[in-house]
Amino acid sequence: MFKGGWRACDIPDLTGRRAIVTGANSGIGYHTALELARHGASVVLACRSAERGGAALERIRTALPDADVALASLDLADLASVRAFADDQGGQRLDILVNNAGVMAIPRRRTADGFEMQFGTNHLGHFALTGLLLPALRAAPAPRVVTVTSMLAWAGRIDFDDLQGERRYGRWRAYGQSKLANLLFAKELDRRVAEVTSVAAHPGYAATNLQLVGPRMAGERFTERLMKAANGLFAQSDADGALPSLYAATAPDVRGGACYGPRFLQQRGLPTQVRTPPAADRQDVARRLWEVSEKLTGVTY
Ligand SMILES: NC(=O)c1ccc[n+]([C@@H]2O[C@H](COP(=O)([O-])OP(=O)(O)OC[C@H]3O[C@@H](n4cnc5c(N)ncnc54)[C@H](O)[C@@H]3O)[C@@H](O)[C@H]2O)c1
Repeated sequence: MFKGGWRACDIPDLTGRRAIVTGANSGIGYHTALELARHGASVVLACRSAERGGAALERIRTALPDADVALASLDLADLASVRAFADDQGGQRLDILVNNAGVMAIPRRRTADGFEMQFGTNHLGHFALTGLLLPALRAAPAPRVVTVTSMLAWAGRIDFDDLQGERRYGRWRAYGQSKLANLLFAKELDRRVAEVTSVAAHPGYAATNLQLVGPRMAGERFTERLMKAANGLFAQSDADGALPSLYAATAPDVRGGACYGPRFLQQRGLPTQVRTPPAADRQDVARRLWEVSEKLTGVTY
């Protein structure tokens, strides 16, 4: 449950605003894009798969015939694709960027550029994308960047000696590192780029494909079934999981550098803002991660 009564119907009018949502073909990203469009924003669904992205586009167009939505190709696990997307989309003003796409606890894989897949997709891809879209964000009157993190950031550690899991790879370890990197990035972006309000969002536990992809890739049919059952029993819907991202992207009272999320993590007196792990406030680590990310991606800002 997110902030007692706050619901998608509380999103303010977004007419005239332009938004990009990564990984918008499913789960939390789909509902984030749907609700932004429902409230008048012009929304770009930034998706890896043309087929799944096209299906999501059609679903939104069917639900909202007057919506201003478009599909664009983006593979965060390929910096050439990130650059091509930014070249294509960066020419227009951008009010809201939601860095939502992600993979969780998958077997060891590499991105097109040779990075560990979870760190490469969840953090480095979004780091490069945000930097390349910065001129478009700066052209907006009150630009906002939302980066989606997770409870698993609490278990995360940035291992600068083995960022790519070459010496030791653990599926959950790599996910935790990537989600802590998302938080460190969201806070550091807010400190570095004064014109942009950068915040993090934490969905809580929502039933999506996220929990099924890792076991499926590993051929673990039993774990996949178990995850599906747990999703059915314990998780909130993907639409509810999108509420923190939507709040972070649209509420007028968000605070740069803060994280918005489910009630069980909310701070007293700060109804929508949630605690973040102490590791996320290590500015020395955030600075070093930024420098390493610039070096690895070749995107400096
Ligand atoms: N579902 C949860 O309980 C939960 C909890 C905490 C955090 N999150 C975070 O929420 C975000 C959304 O996940 P979800 O739960 O909706 O899962 P999901 O699997 O439905 O959505 C993930 C999206 O990311 C996209 N994606 C994956 N790799 C990509 C790539 N290389 N390039 C472009 N897009 C790519 C997928 O195609 C998909 O659309 C993720 O960042 C995830 O870490 C989810």
